[in-house]
Amino acid sequence: MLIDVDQFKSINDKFGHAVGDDVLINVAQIILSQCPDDAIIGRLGGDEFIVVIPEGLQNAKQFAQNINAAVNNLDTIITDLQCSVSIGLATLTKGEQDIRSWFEAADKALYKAKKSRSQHVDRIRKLSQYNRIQIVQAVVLLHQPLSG
Ligand SMILES: Nc1nc2c(ncn2[C@@H]2O[C@H](COP(=O)(O)OP(=O)(O)OP(=O)(O)O)[C@@H](O)[C@H]2O)c(=O)[nH]1
Repeated sequence: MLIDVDQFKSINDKFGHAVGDDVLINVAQIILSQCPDDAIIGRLGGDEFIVVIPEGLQNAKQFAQNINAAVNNLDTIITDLQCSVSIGLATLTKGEQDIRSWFEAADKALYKAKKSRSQHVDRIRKLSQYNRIQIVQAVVLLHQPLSG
């Protein structure tokens, strides 16, 4: 799954960069606490996180719902700060699908989730799609056991 904090730029603009950092740390801690120990978790950059769960779509949906609920109830140092995340889910079947198509599917699902939350149609990415796929590959590779 790909997880992206909603309207994160406005959080920075309205409450300051330090509060933005605090939100990112809290969201990262929620992701870590809600996902199973064997999940691969990484930060793609900015306000976007990647989670690969080896346990199937149904479980992933449940984890996504739990993350959503925990972020919605997040207590930050600013009382009127309401946080939410958008989550894109896609399955990765060993041997049948490459990481690139998985990432593109998850990214599409994230885009859909974002669109249903707001009227943002254009998403400007800081990284090109190519770089993002390389980062995902690096995150996943880092967690693979060394062979030999
Ligand atoms: N506080 C803080 N801000 C960061 C960090 N890394 C990136 N950012 C900021 O995160 C913001 C991300 O903004 P966008 O990519 O426009 O995303 P968004 O405002 O969440 O918009 P949507 O994803 O469409 O909801 C940018 O303003 C970056 O400067 C960081 O480590 N800490």
